[in-house]
Amino acid sequence: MENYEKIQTIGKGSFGKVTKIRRKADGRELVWKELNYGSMNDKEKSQIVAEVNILRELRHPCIVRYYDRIIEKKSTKLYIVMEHCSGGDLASLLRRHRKDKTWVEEQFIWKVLGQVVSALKECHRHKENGISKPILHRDLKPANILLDKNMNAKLCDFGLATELAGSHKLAQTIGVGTPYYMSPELVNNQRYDERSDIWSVGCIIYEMASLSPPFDAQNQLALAVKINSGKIAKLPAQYSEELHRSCHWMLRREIGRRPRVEDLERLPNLVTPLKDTR
Ligand SMILES: CNC(=O)c1c(C)[nH]c(/C=C2\C(=O)Nc3ccc(Cl)cc32)c1C
Repeated sequence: MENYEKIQTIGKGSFGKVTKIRRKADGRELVWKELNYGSMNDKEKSQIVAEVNILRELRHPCIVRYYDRIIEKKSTKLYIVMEHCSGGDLASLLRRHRKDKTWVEEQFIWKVLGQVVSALKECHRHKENGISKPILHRDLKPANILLDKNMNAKLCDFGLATELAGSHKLAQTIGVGTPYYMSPELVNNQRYDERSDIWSVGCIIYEMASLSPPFDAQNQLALAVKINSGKIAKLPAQYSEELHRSCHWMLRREIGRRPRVEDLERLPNLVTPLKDTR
């Protein structure tokens, strides 16, 4: 703790309490996510260990960088030190657009899609010592996409991420809050794979264009019915046919008809991600 000084709390949410800090050695602004493991059961503790191990393995310009972890036994707190993203999260940006009644520029939507796809390729095609070790995020949503000072997108909060041993896994109920971005196979407790993350990206792109998620309901049961219905309203008319087709491709109900990261990388409008300058 003595290597850092607290600046201010900047976020509280599914990812826990996030505080902006300064590293004393070089004055660099970072953040730490604070978690109290004192009241956690063994499953929750092992999930946090998995999250930190996944974050330490993933090194990519479109994934928030992990720097350090501090365990404070006396307060049973874990602090995960990571990159500061001064642009905040995509959920806040979409809230501002809804409030101001302004559309998100199509060019920005393609930029975010390109960077999220690039980050997901790092996860889905992750290798350790040359051996394929796919990592699924499983909780992709606007609040888990951060923006740096140049409005570049960075995936964060791998709190529900899992290493997909073998090719499929049976779903289990995960996460808290309304699962707007959950794929049909996860909703129906069926076999899922990395294309469940692709479904969530489709929901995020849809919401960037429509300023509301593709499936909305007052409760989880009604939401599950809508997610299973496969009915998706068109994007607002000002967006291109290409964006519309790409979004609907990611939102195909049948997991086998959805694109994988390599298919999306070939979309003509995807820009190449930023170089890692950190
Ligand atoms: C109102 N809060 C913000 O604008 C905000 C800013 C400027 N940064 C953040 C959050 C993070 C941030 O800046 N870096 C992070 C690394 C991991 C996680 Cl889980 C979250 C963050 C937030 C929520």
